[in-house]
Amino acid sequence: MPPRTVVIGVDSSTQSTKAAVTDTETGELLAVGRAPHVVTGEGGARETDPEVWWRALCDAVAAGLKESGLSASSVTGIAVAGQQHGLVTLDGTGRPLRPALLWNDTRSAPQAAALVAELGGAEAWTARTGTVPVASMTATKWRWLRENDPENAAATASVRLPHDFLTERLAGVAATDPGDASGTCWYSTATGAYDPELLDLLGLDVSMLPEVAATGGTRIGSLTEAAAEALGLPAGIAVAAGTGDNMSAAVGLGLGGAGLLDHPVLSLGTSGTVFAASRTRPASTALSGFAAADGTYLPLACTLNCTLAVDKVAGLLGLHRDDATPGGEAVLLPYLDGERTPDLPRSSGLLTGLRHDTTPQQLLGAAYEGAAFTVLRALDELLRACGLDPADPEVAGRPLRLIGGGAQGRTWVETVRRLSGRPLIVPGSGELVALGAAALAASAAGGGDPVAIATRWNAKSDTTDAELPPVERDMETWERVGSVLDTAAEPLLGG
Ligand SMILES: Nc1ncnc2c1ncn2[C@@H]1O[C@H](COP(=O)(O)OP(=O)(O)O)[C@@H](O)[C@H]1O
Ligand SMILES: O=C(CO)[C@@H](O)[C@H](O)COP(=O)(O)O
Repeated sequence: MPPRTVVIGVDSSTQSTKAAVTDTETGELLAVGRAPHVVTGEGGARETDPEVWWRALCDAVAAGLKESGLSASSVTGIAVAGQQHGLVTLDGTGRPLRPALLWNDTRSAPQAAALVAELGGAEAWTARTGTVPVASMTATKWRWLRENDPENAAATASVRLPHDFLTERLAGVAATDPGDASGTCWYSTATGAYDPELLDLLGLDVSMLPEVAATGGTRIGSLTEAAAEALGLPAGIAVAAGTGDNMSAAVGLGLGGAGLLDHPVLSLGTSGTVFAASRTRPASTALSGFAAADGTYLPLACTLNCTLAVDKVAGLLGLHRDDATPGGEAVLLPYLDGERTPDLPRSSGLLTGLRHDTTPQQLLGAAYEGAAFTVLRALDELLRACGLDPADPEVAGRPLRLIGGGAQGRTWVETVRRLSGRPLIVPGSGELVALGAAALAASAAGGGDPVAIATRWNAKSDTTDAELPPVERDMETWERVGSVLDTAAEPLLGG
């Protein structure tokens, strides 16, 4: 038998880094090393020092390798999938000038509105980039930095996304991929390249940006001596371009571009996201028309308040996260970070329907319902924007794949099941972002299409997906939460 070879797929997300040591032949996750991140900021600010991500990557890789019991010489490649949109600004030596502004930092909402107006409206952005700028998008953060931290903006030699900052540390090459590039709002999904007029509008020179590799699985270079020493891996192994975390999860699920929204995915992490791989370029102002890691498409909608917001409510109530019951009359919109979908960047949390007999368990259940409702309504809007009727029994009957940390939680699964009335699939692998990154690394190391590699791995996997048949949809709760959101959006949530 030839010696076992492995690749390392890294998920560098908002709250932590996970490094999955993955068997190249079978896709088995032999070990997952983890290291936490620190997010700072008050009000709308959310920042992390990119050096924190780098140290976490080194720690997570070392922990994963140790747990696997394998020698470093069995590793043939590495790829990083990162939280999308963050603005990393570097000096001429590649050092971060300041902490990165994260995807859930809402301070750039005024800059987003100004950019939409300057280009002539939302449709103009959709036609060019596929996506209308909201406070999450990198372009709005760069504009914010120029207006609010002009010294650091002027000193910026290069601009990176979180994943391509880390990839550059690994390989010494400035590269990104179509998927994560499409979340900047200065890359065009129509042309597959940076949009020179948008770069002018934003005051960015193309020399400040990484090259866009053909796909996230492209081998963009080799692990440098310095990175090899920091990670305890052999120098010279393949480094893939990597991608954004949602794009990577699509790869890990083996979802190549299909029909629009054929295979919807719902991710429950710090963000709640809904997306699907597609061969058709989405063009609607009601969704983010991102590219997938291979330059096909990944229509997506994202909420800012999901697992972290619900855990916060559990903490305030002194409850374990699974000590929840349905909310009854209580409605809790847990928009603790402002909200992106719907676009209410200045909103805060809202509680209504409180009675003498409301229990703490119901309040926690109401927080789950508010967060799940928000992301499920975003799914309905995504379907509509793609020309599909969410009420059509065939569309409503398509199973929803549930991933992210929250998919491991009983109450999350039950709440999504009850409020959606859809069949659910909870994949056996709990680390789909890292698995997708491992498939990108395997492609960079040995060739082959990353989606085909992940599909082959999933077919061989001895973990089984949980398939949950639909339950009757809880329309009463759905309508109660919807009506609070619709009537409160303007006056109370501060849209
Ligand atoms: N067993 C569980 N039950 C419910 N929630 C969970 C469970 N395990 C993890 N989580 C939630 O998952 C979140 C982390 O998920 P993850 O997808 O890794 O987030 P991110 O990608 O944003 O860093 C945490 O906020 C935590 O609340
Ligand atoms: O902004 C988006 C998608 O557009 C988020 O989904 C980020 O990519 C962060 O993801 P998590 O840390 O929640 O996984």
